[in-house]
Amino acid sequence: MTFRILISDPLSEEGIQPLREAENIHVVMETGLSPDELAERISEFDALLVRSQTEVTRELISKAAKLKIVGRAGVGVDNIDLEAATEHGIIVVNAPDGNTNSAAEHTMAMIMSLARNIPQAYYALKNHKWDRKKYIGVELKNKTLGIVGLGRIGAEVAARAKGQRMNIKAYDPFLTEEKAEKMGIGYGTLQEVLQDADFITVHTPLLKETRHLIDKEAFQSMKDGVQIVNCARGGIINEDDLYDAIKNGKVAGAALDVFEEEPIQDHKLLELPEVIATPHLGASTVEAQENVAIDVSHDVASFLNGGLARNPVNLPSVPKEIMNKIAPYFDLAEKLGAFLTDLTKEVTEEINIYYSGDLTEVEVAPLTRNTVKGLLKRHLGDHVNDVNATYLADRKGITVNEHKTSSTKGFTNLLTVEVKTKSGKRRVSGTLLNGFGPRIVKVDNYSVDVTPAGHMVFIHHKDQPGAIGRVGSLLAQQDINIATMQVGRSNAGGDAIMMLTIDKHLEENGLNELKELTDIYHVTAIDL
Ligand SMILES: NC(=O)c1ccc[n+]([C@@H]2O[C@H](COP(=O)([O-])OP(=O)(O)OC[C@H]3O[C@@H](n4cnc5c(N)ncnc54)[C@H](O)[C@@H]3O)[C@@H](O)[C@H]2O)c1
Ligand SMILES: O=C(O)[C@H](O)COP(=O)(O)O
Repeated sequence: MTFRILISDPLSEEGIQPLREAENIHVVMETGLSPDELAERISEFDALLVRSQTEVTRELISKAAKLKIVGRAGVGVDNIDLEAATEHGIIVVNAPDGNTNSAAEHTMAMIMSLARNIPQAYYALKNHKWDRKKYIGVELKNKTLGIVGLGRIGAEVAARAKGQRMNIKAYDPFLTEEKAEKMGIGYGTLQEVLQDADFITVHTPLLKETRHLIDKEAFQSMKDGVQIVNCARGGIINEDDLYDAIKNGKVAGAALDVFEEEPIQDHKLLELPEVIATPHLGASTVEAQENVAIDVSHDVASFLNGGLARNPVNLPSVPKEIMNKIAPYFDLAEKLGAFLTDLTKEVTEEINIYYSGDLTEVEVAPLTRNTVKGLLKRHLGDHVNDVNATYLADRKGITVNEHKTSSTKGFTNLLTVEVKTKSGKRRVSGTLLNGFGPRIVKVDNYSVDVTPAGHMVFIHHKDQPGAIGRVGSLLAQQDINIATMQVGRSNAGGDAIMMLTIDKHLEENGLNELKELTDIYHVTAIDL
């Protein structure tokens, strides 16, 4: 059998040599196809190799009758509909490490170009203007570089900026003060990083949570004259707000490699002399292109020939016999993980997962991976799956321990997830009720009985008359309907909890108003 591979974005010829030489693989390189042309051709192919230009949409996937694998020669998979790929049983692989160095070097080039007005001065000189006064720059030495997102690229930028004698202050949901200290950099909340930095560079993926992370409000909290760099993804910075912040003098300069819509030709930001830009060149070096093409070619060839992929983004690879036994618990495991992430809102240091009852008799590693996936997904995005979840946790320095215990607390099966953070341990337990589906049955030391789905509010309060009523009234004022409510307490007049399921998401201002109510200690909105 011969597998047909379509390469629809320009990839390094050297990097794809292994594919060209493979006996049972036929490579077709056709770059620049329109979405319609691609949709017309896609049903011929077993594999599709792309960079960031090709949009692998749900519609395209629905036409890809033979497609088994999509290879992304790079990091960001925001141009691929992962959900649709998974639904269609198509594995998506990427090449997460191959362009890290290039992207970090490009970021440094942008920071230095910004500081010294190099593109503007070059442009003026090309237009016969010898203007030394206008292009006076600033030094990087002793300036603070704020890094938002300290993953592979963020960390490499930090290492390089230290070489420029810059002070680094970083924020990442997985960064602790201890880790930052070990790396020789400063640690801060997002707010602190934004407030203290002279230069700010973003290195997060583009997720629901990071879209417009840097917006009008964020700009307001920055130093006057701050300079901003985005070599990660268009959309992390709100472009309209950036435009206004430059116009009103808050932001002195911006260096952009990426845009909300790409490609661009005319863009209002490009009309501003304070903005320098490149057309998504972060990964465009000979070395990076060869690296990512080699990595993705390896995975595609291996997978098509029945082997393993090293960098799966969405693969649910569980043997069928095990799958049949544990599949019913997958959703519960992931939801318990997600529930705890919302509940703790702190850097996770350790995860303990306790299996009891029926669960002690089955292979639970896939459940552990699903739980960890639920815990990490909120911050790392949809590329976390049950295959790479524990690997990613390990890379973030999070210890994951599995325990099988005989303590069932009266349930035929019980899954308890415990998260250790700097302020202590939080835990949540769930069970699968025969015929009724998953239930959360315990949060910390309080017994509850809630279906883990939809919008929830977890309230820790003082057990006093009126506390429950006040919460109910306030939600009613906000037109939020309470679907279910569970209450629990340690002792009369002591600590108590309310666990509500509500019909819509509780917005930030509603959350803040609840926190202000008498006898309320903590309020957390949870969306599963
Ligand atoms: N311009 C280019 O050509 C180019 C090249 C390579 C990568 N990229 C992009 O750069 C970005 C980073 O890539 P990477 O390889 O370092 O990814 P990574 O997964 O190693 O790092 C991303 C980091 O962002 C952190 N993060 C997630 N949500 C956050 C939030 N709300 N606030 C702060 N931090 C948050 C994560 O914890 C993680 O540590 C991606 O968007 C990628 O697509 C762009
Ligand atoms: O996410 C990435 O890897 C970069 O944005 C690179 O994209 P490119 O492959 O289109 O250069």
